[in-house]
Amino acid sequence: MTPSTFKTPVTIVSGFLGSGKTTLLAQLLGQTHDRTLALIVNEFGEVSIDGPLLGERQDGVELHDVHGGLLAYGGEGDAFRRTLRALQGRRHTFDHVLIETSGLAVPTAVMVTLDEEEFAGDFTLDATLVVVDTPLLLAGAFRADAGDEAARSAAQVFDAQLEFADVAVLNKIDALSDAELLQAEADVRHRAPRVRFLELAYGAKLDPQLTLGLNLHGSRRRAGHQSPISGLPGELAQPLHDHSGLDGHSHGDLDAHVHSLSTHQHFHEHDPGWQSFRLTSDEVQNVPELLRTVQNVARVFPVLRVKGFVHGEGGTRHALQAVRSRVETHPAPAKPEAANELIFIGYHVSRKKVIEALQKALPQRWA
Ligand SMILES: Nc1nc2c(ncn2[C@@H]2O[C@H](COP(=O)(O)OP(=O)(O)OP(=O)(O)O)[C@@H](O)[C@H]2O)c(=O)[nH]1
Repeated sequence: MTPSTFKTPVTIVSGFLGSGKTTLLAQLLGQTHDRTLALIVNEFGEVSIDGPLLGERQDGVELHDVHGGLLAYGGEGDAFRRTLRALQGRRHTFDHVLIETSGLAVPTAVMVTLDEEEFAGDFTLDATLVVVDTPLLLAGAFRADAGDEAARSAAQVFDAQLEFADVAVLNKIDALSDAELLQAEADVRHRAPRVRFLELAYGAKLDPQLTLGLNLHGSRRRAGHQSPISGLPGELAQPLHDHSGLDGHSHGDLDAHVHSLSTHQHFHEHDPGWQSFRLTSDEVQNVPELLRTVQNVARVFPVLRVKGFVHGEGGTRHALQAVRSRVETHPAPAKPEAANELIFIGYHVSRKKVIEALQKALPQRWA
């Protein structure tokens, strides 16, 4: 293949808030020293937390942050186009582009952009992955008939992400039984019969062989007006993992994903109920106390995701992560000059009320 005809493959990694996209990518980057990757990370919050979380492995990876919104049609999408243009100019310096979309984004805007005349000659969609928080799926967290508005909206985003994915990655599965995995698989298949493969991410790990270079769209890409979404899949119609206990991860029905562009745009219109805000504090935190408080906040308010970095006692620094009321911390590199910062993402969540709850429970001031 000559350089002039070679198209750089692009893999899109989508998945609902906190499903594990960044964790899986960090693991993947650690296993792919044989190739150079360009990574575009899009976050819903106003500042990037995922960039620093991914930042530890920088050799052979260049990281581009497109934060502050969703990769969308126009609007913030222009920041994405600018990034893609910058990469296009020197695309022979890397082998593969990975795009992590925000947990509230549907990947179609990226897919359509890649198919625009400006980019279609240089990039080819390799595959679209959707990462699934399997325990939450099993707990019914993405049921469209759920009681509250936040859950219904989450279900809508989740279903739209599944609908446009080639590969569904069942994540957070280490503690699950085979019966639970089968149940999760059945649920995904039922919701998204056109997802072609299910991949099981044990230990929050993706296998690079089963993730990059799948070429599910490139060989069948058609010129002109056609979106990659309507492209027929490639030849790889078999399970990505051989899990004999889980019978058959492939789909016999290889019909096209056929949707009109207006449908994609409609799906992508952002539900304004989803909001994020950033709180900071200048004081050293009592980390266990902060964890308990964040957990209570996530129980009492419609907060579905919290992430950030905080300073603990003894000069320690921690990455704090909450997915609903499941909160954890990991050690983070020291950065004495940085403020404590937490990004809260929720559905019609009141910044004022969250601050009041923190003030009530903690001696440290957050604003
Ligand atoms: N137990 C367990 N936790 C996991 C696994 N994968 C991710 N997590 C945790 O889930 C939380 C969210 O992980 P992220 O990788 O930041 O999720 P994300 O999808 O990138 O989140 P957003 O970008 O905010 O949507 C973190 O606390 C991770 O440590 C897993 O396989 N098992």
